[in-house]
Amino acid sequence: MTRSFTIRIPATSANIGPGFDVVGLSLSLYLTLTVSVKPPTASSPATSPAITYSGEGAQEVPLDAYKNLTTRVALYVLRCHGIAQFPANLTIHANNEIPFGRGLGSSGAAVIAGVLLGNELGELNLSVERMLDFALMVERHPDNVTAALVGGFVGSYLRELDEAATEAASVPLSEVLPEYPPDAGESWGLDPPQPPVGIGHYVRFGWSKSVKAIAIIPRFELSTAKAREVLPQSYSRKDLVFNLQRLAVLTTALAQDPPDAELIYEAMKDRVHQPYRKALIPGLPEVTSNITPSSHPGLLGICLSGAGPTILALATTGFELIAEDARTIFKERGIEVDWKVLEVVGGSMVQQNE
Ligand SMILES: Nc1ncnc2c1ncn2[C@@H]1O[C@H](COP(=O)(O)OP(=O)(O)OP(=O)(O)O)[C@@H](O)[C@H]1O
Ligand SMILES: N[C@@H](CCO)C(=O)O
Repeated sequence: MTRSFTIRIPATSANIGPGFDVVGLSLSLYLTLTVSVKPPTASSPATSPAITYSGEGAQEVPLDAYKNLTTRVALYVLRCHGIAQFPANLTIHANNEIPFGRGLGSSGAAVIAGVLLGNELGELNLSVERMLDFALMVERHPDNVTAALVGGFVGSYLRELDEAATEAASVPLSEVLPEYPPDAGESWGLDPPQPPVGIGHYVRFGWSKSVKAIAIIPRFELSTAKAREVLPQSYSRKDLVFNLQRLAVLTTALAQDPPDAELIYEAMKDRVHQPYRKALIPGLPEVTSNITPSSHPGLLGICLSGAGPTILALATTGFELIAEDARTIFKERGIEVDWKVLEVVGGSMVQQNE
């Protein structure tokens, strides 16, 4: 019998100002995979999956299953469970609403899609915690992947691993996700590195239903890797305390009804990543300091979304004025933007199709 299922992963915004590599928020843009596996017949032996793709990134995403991030992750999960290849007659259609390299968690969504795909194809029945371990072997900060998997406003940390587990978790990505299949008739050789158990831990914070997220999305890509290269290796105690104080307040303040704009606006300020990223995102300091709750009623706070270049504004009303004024500031610097008002949504879903 043909098996068909759909996997849906939300976009995410990481950091929310002071929570660098710690907090994430799942948002209403989706990566959706429609998967079908037909039973093998004598005339249809195991082949590589047929991948089609529409939406954001369609021009650049590889459709070779050994190059595509989602299928590489799925194969990694399968191989860790003794399944050396994809099932025969596998077709995958991906429809993607999450723009690439903009700070809206496109790679985190692709990784979670891969973990869920591997789990379904292998009928592995992995727990959410174990799926997170697999995702963290690939995307090595927990903020986007945790929020994409479990949904909502989420805080997470990585457990300190013992020496052997640290070694297992620091295997180069090329070994976790090889880009080429073994030659015909050959096996994979070495077993893939198994993720240590219990790498990531998380908690879901409350979220006031009245708060929406405006994503102001510049029309250029900034890779997370490049946006991390500009960050320092160490910070002053003053800057560390600045962020910790704000993060502690923010995680509860966003659950209060009605939300307190004055409290939240200050609590979304950051001194750990945004100041260093401003050279990569012309207009960032002006947008975050000129658009305030007093100039823009309804605004609660404004920050860089993930590694950027998207700006995330949290607001209860006044969405258009906030977004259009941000657009004007970017335009003065020669940058065009698109903007969307997004809801905070639940996590990833797998649905079996009839
Ligand atoms: N649906 C997808 N399928 C395959 N590869 C993808 C998919 N989405 C993203 N990628 C890969 O991830 C890259 C973008 O990852 P990157 O971490 O730089 O940005 P991001 O995840 O969009 O932003 P952030 O991590 O700051 O939220 C893309 O260039 C592409 O290689
Ligand atoms: N916390 C990460 C998120 C990027 O996905 C960063 O800001 O670099």
